[in-house]
Amino acid sequence: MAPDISGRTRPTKPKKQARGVKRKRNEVNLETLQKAVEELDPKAPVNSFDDLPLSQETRDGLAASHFKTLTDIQKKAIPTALKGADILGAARTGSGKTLAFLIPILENLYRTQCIGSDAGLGAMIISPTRELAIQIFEVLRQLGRKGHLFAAGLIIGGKGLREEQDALTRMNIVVCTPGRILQHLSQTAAFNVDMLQMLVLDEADRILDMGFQRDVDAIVDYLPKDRQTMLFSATQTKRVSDLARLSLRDPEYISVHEASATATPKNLQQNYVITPLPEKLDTLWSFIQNTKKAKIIVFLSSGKQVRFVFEAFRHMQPGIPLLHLHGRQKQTARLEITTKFSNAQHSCLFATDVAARGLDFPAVDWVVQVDCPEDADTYIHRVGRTARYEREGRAVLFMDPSEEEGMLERLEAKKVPIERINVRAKKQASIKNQLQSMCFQDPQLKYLGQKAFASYVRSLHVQKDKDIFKLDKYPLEKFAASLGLPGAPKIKFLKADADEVKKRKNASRQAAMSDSESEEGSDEEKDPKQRAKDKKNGVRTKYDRMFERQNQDILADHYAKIRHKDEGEGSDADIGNLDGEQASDDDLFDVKKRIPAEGTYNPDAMPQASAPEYAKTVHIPGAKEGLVLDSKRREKMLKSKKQLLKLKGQGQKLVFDEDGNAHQLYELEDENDFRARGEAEDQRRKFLEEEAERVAEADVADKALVKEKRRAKKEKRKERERAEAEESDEGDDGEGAMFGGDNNDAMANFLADAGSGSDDASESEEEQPKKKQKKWFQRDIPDRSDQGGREIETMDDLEAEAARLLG
Ligand SMILES: Nc1ncnc2c1ncn2[C@@H]1O[C@H](COP(=O)(O)OP(=O)(O)OP(=O)(O)O)[C@@H](O)[C@H]1O
Repeated sequence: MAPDISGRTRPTKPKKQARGVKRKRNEVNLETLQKAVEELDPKAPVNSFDDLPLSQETRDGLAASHFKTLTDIQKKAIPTALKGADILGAARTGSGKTLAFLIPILENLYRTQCIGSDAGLGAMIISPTRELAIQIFEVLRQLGRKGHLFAAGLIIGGKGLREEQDALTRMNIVVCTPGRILQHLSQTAAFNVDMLQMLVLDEADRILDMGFQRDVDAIVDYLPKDRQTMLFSATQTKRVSDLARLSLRDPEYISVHEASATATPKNLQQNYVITPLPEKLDTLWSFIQNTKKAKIIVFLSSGKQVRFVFEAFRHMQPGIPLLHLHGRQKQTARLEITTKFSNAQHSCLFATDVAARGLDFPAVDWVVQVDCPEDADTYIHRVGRTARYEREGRAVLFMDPSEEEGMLERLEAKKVPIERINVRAKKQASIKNQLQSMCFQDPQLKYLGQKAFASYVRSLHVQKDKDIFKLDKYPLEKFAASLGLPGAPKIKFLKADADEVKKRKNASRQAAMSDSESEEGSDEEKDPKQRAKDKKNGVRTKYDRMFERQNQDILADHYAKIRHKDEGEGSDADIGNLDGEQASDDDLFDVKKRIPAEGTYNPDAMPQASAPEYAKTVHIPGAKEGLVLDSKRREKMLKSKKQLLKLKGQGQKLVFDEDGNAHQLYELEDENDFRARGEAEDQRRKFLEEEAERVAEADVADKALVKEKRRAKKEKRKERERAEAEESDEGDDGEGAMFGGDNNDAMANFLADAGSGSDDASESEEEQPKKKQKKWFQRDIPDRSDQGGREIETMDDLEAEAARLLG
């Protein structure tokens, strides 16, 4: 039995009579509701949800979530959608578009009684990211929790396919990502969409763009043509070709803010600063240092940038909790991070555009765009994470001087009001040196830096809008230095059509955002034979590329292990590239600075390294056995003492005799000498006896020593306690006097005096009353030493006392 939206299961066998009455009442309600919807004038003004013909369950759900009045987009879209029209909805970010499509879904399915597993799937909501799908599902759950009995579910991947399959066949409403739902449409035999009445695309322009094109077209092919389709976004598409693809029927274009002067929320203050690329991180760091009591989202262009900045800043302890979010993280981590950021009061989240659309983090104060967005629409969605539903917010965009003119033109065309501000010189700190020393000390960080650099340059190269992004205008050498790198990794651009690259980028982004990696089974799941076959056929996986990376030594242990495993399986991995992802044959970049495979220093490959194919090899004196290097590398290593030390062996422990001659710790005796001393078995027995005797003697001495130490300690403690008791008897009558004194000075004097009488003059005043209490307890214990008895503290005391009592 599928759980309903509110998480309850439906009653199975209500009493017959009650069921009859209830059904009758429902029928009357449904008829009334249907009539009210038919009579509804979608153009008539509505203000409150009470003005709309809605089921009691939806009204209760809205009231429980404290939604009373409608936002502009809701006022226009809900009545039209209740009447079954197709909709193209456009409204600013944070203006309540989610309810604008969820309420009609609940109501239209309710009126047609598309409820329960027999009714089939009635509505499908597609979102471009998993996070947004989860958020929509959560709003749906809240809205339906007061009595609706629909079965609703979330299909976004990250779970077992089988698990999802079972639930999917019983759902009435599904919230999903394109890749995963397509997988079910093509693989889950029992998943029937013939009864589907409503299709919603949230962030429609994104879903209809190149990255999702193939999936969306395939999904629509499965769905019945006779359905209601609704498209929502803050940056709505009106392209006829897109609408034709979705077979919309006379769609109503509802754009509530089209006539207004700005495309962004009124309460949003937007600024930009001109900061040359090599100073961006300085500016960002200074900004964070001056804005610690705030909730901030920082947008960067790639996951690698995000990782590097997050790791580097984390090491520098900025004094505000840092989080990071990108599409390559595991789903559980992504969920944990978004929840953490939602609940945080002050925090800084570094994110890629995976967080740019739709996410409704509460009370975000600042949106900082460190890397210029690819277009004005992306800008609008990014800044839309703040100033949501009547709240205020601020946004700042960092631009390289070369980007200013082009970007401002684009923003103006989209009605984005933005003003320039400058960073105060005295507030600007430089972190270049710090980053350089961090990268020097931590090769992993340096490696992340190299990857961040390469991915940033790549992102610039593939940008479509060349009026904004002019690759030759960026000071890349200085940028590399600003990341703490000793030099810019040399990158050669291969001839590649930007569109083709973008397509690939989108496809991989989509895989990260949704679930397409599971469509073919992830690389990890593939068996080694299949992997080898793929490689032969030219199919190269992310793991192949990973194994091909240079700088293997500084990869995380985890990757190193995978590499060893793969090599063990006879992979043809070569270790010659700076960054496999950039250097693979079909990729955009080729790395100029290739170190030839022969002679590459790879400690794991040392046995093979001495084979003849390493032509110019040489031994370094004192180096680990088997280490061979090519001549260039040898020269470099010989220059560096530190490098040489690394290669030296660990050394041996030696002992010196009286004449100063060195010996091994254990040396083998001459066999004849050994035999001259008698039979081996006798020698062994004798040795054991002697050792046992020696150990027994040592044991007696040790015990005596311990006993003596214990006795001395006890004596010392008793002496100290006696002295304290005498002193307190002289001073006053104990605790009563201490608290009975009528002024604080008296107490302070008392504590000071007690302190001076203590063994440990450094003891704090707070400790004194405790000591007094301890003393009290001690006085209550009868002192049996007067009676010839002993205080029992140790096992020895106990044994002695027992012996005494037993005579
Ligand atoms: N009628 C309403 N009354 C009060 N608050 C509302 C109402 N409708 C929506 N909200 C609140 O407004 C916020 C933004 O809503 P929502 O996420 O639907 O915006 P959106 O238009 O989809 O934004 P985006 O374009 O960024 O996806 C949410 O926190 C939501 O709870």
